[in-house]
Amino acid sequence: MTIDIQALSKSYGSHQVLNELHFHIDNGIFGLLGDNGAGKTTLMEILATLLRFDRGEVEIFGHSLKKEPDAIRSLLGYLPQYFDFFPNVTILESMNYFAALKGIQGKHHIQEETSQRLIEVGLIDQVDKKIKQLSGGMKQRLGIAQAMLGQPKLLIVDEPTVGLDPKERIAFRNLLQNYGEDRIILLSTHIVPDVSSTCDKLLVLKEGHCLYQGAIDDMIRTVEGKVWLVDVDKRQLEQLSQQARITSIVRKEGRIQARLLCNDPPDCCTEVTPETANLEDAYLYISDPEES
Ligand SMILES: Nc1ncnc2c1ncn2[C@@H]1O[C@H](COP(=O)(O)OP(=O)(O)OP(=O)(O)O)[C@@H](O)[C@H]1O
Repeated sequence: MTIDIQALSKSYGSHQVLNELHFHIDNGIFGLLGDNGAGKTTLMEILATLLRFDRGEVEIFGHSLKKEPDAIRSLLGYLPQYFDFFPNVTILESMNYFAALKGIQGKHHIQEETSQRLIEVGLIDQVDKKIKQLSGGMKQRLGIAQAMLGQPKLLIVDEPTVGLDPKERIAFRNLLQNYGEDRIILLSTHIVPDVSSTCDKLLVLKEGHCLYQGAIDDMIRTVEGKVWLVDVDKRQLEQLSQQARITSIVRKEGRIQARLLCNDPPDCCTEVTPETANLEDAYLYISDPEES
């Protein structure tokens, strides 16, 4: 089970949004990370067979996206970035509606499919609730439940955790992890912790260009030895901002603890400690290496 992408390009008019992308995806959860406007949704819509591309080749589970979109459609589930349901229908009615749209047939089969998916997302006890009564997190869970109908081999989820509170976000990540075995999940986000806690591999996009693809641990290795923690006062912090990239600050009892991303420890501070790099450091570095 693989997805192969060769020289994929897409423009809107004269604006090139995806630029000669090459990548390969195996089983598991694959993150697509990029700032707003990087091209994530465009790429997801192409892979979900909803948007035509200009050049390149895409093969999903051995089917050509250009020549056999219907074969691919029958294997995929999609949760778009902006997704809503009719407000006055219930959870169960919504699921039955999506099951029909997906072509799932037979009363018994539909009942079994919808119940199973609602159990997985923890909404089975709320099937009679109307959509307008649901929280954002519950709607998102229902969104993923409809995408999982028919147990697709490829699940595409676009920015699924935006607007969720921390508890809901963790629940959502766990849900994806449980579903990720024996299939491919493509998760697009600009929230770095969503990727670090859920995915094994990722692709980093910036303005339609691929900046990195591969294992998360290997990406973190690119900034090993470049992350520092310093203890400074306000004046030193100003000085420091000229020398190094400050990635976060914590104020503590009149002092400031700053996390830095730079090749060498800054010479303006005495208390400098090397820090273990994380994906956020690596993402900042890869997105803009000149700044470090
Ligand atoms: N239908 C469209 N017509 C013209 N330009 C578009 C269209 N859709 C997207 N774009 C442009 O393509 C670029 C990539 O947009 P896209 O939505 O794919 O990025 P994204 O990484 O998903 O961003 P976000 O995180 O903000 O959703 C942006 O510059 C956007 O303005």
